[in-house]
Amino acid sequence: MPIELILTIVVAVVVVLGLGIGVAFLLRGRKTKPGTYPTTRDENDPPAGGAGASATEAPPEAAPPAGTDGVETDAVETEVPVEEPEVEAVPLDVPEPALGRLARLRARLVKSNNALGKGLLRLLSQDRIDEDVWDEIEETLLLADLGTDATMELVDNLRERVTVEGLREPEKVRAILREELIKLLAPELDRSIASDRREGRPAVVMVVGVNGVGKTTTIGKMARVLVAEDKDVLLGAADTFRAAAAEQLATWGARVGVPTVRSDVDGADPASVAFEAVKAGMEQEVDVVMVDTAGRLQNKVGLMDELGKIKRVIEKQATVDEVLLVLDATTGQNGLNQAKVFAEVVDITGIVLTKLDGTAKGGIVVAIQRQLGVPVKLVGLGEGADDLAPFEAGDFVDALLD
Ligand SMILES: Nc1nc2c(ncn2[C@@H]2O[C@H](COP(=O)(O)OP(=O)(O)OP(=O)(O)O)[C@@H](O)[C@H]2O)c(=O)[nH]1
Repeated sequence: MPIELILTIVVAVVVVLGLGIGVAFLLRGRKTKPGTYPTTRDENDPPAGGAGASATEAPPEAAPPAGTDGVETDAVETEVPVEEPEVEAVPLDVPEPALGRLARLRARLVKSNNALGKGLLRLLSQDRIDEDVWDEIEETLLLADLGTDATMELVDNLRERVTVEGLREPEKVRAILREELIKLLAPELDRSIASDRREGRPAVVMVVGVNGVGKTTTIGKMARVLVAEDKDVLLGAADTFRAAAAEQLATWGARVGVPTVRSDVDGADPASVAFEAVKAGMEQEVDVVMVDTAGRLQNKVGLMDELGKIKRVIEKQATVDEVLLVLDATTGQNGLNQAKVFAEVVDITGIVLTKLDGTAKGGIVVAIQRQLGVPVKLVGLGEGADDLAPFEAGDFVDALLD
């Protein structure tokens, strides 16, 4: 064979091989996904990805409670990559520190709760406070969702003080009302949020609540507060019912340089995502891991099983230091009912009351604290990134009375 022919054949073989490898590489895509790990799905878990939106929206009916065992055995591959903030993206936000925020956001409360504070001041400042006036005071408090017990207590205390001290000067009226309202808000309660490493591991905060109350938004806002306090934060997107929720959470995190552990698989096992998030937080030695969860009250048993399981699974490696229940202040009695259901499932350590800017029923703070016996720790006062404030009884009452 002539040498030219041999050379031509060799060159042709090399070109064909090269092309083949190139095409195979392009078509291969992501075969082994980053962060892939095996996990077990309980019977009550939503179906794993590919089952379609409706299947992931509704949890199956009353399944037997999930056991702690068996969680990690069965092999369903769930992808949980840690989404690192984009390095070359827009510059990171510099969030506002949280201290004194409630006072700064006072205008929002004043606007919506004018009727409560101003109404009470007006009624108590009348020359003669007869039974009709007391009835009106009672009605004002009930309308503000203070709850029957707290309303009765406040009216009794005010009646007593009016009799003993007399209420003439407007300054005195205001001072007495302020004192009595603050008393109702139990100012002595510890409203701090676990956000410091302890025993060589991050603080773990689980955030629960029904859908739409503002859980994801609240975690996003909290991440900003913590970053402003120089904390290392990691988020876990265990709300796997709604694909957009993980995206939303990751976006909040990325704005302040906080990574999010999430699954690309719709309906992935939330407990597994939570587990992976806490694991990543431990490995990365962050200060606090915040875990977002889904809340579908339509199926109480499913919800209980899921939340209970998430907590148990996390606790295989670290204690859950804080369980924050997010409630929408505009839902009144409905919010109280939700609170009861959640409190049956997990030990709530604090309440975040969102959308207080949109309701005239600021009394709900009192009603909820009393019912659950846990403090309102944070309040949401708007949709803005820094519209979340640590709750402080004095500032809150001042806002109502201004
Ligand atoms: N006005 C006002 N809106 C708020 C506040 N907190 C949250 N929101 C809005 O409430 C809506 C729902 O918030 P999300 O954070 O998506 O609620 P979620 O509980 O995570 O909902 P799911 O992911 O469906 O479970 C969003 O439009 C938020 O901007 C608040 O304090 N004030």
